[in-house]
Amino acid sequence: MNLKVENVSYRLGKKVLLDNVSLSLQERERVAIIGPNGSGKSTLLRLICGLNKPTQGEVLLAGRCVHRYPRRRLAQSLAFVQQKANTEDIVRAEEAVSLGRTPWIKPFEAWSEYHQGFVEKALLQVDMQDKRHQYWHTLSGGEQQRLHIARALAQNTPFIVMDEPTNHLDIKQQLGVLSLIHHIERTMLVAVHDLNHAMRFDRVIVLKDGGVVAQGAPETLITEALIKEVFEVESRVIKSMGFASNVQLIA
Ligand SMILES: Nc1ncnc2c1ncn2[C@@H]1O[C@H](COP(=O)(O)OP(=O)(O)OP(=O)(O)O)[C@@H](O)[C@H]1O
Repeated sequence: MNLKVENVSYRLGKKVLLDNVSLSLQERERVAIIGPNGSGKSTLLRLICGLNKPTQGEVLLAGRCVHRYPRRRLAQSLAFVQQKANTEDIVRAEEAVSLGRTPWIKPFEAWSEYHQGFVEKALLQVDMQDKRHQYWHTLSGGEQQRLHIARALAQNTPFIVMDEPTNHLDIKQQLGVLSLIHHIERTMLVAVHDLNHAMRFDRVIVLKDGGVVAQGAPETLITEALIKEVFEVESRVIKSMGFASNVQLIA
């Protein structure tokens, strides 16, 4: 499922949050969005997912404006793992993941093995089967984050958008989520903070002050000069044969 963002601006009062942003994603492409705090990453992802409407420009998913999709059809097309997602705390872990099936359940259709199959697979993918009966509010931040990802996987959409999915995760779980992203055959747009994580995507888009300032393959795009210009820090990018380059920040 391809995505086109065409000349999108988003203003709140006099404040310009996004300024004439254009980008596109090909089917099954995995793209990372990077940029300093407040550069507009979350704002852009919310517009792409149809949660806010651009002041100007259009977001086209498979050629159709996201705001013209019926809600159910949109939820069958894209899943969004939000940075600050809320989940009612009276549910158990497994039920939270089951909610991902909502757009696919027809009126009066009973829950079935078919839907349960997606939930089982998603719980397995984020390694949370053993906590399936635990109440949401008793889970750690990292466990909740993994379940948000599992819910998006259970939704089984061709396009997945994630806003800093490795937030709250320990190193092992961060690597697990990165590996998951690389093994899911979907179109993926993911906001990331860690430049070493960005190195593992097909393409990287750089946002600064609400505008796209650069984009390209991570190996050529993420240079010491770009990091200095965009993040205002000194760094060392170490290239190694056969592996993604490694970014070291210099204090
Ligand atoms: N509802 C709002 N009202 C006013 N300003 C807002 C609102 N939402 C976002 N902003 C501002 O818009 C800018 C972009 O915010 P956004 O959350 O998109 O940045 P971000 O790149 O995702 O940042 P971070 O890396 O910190 O998550 C910030 O300056 C923020 O303060």
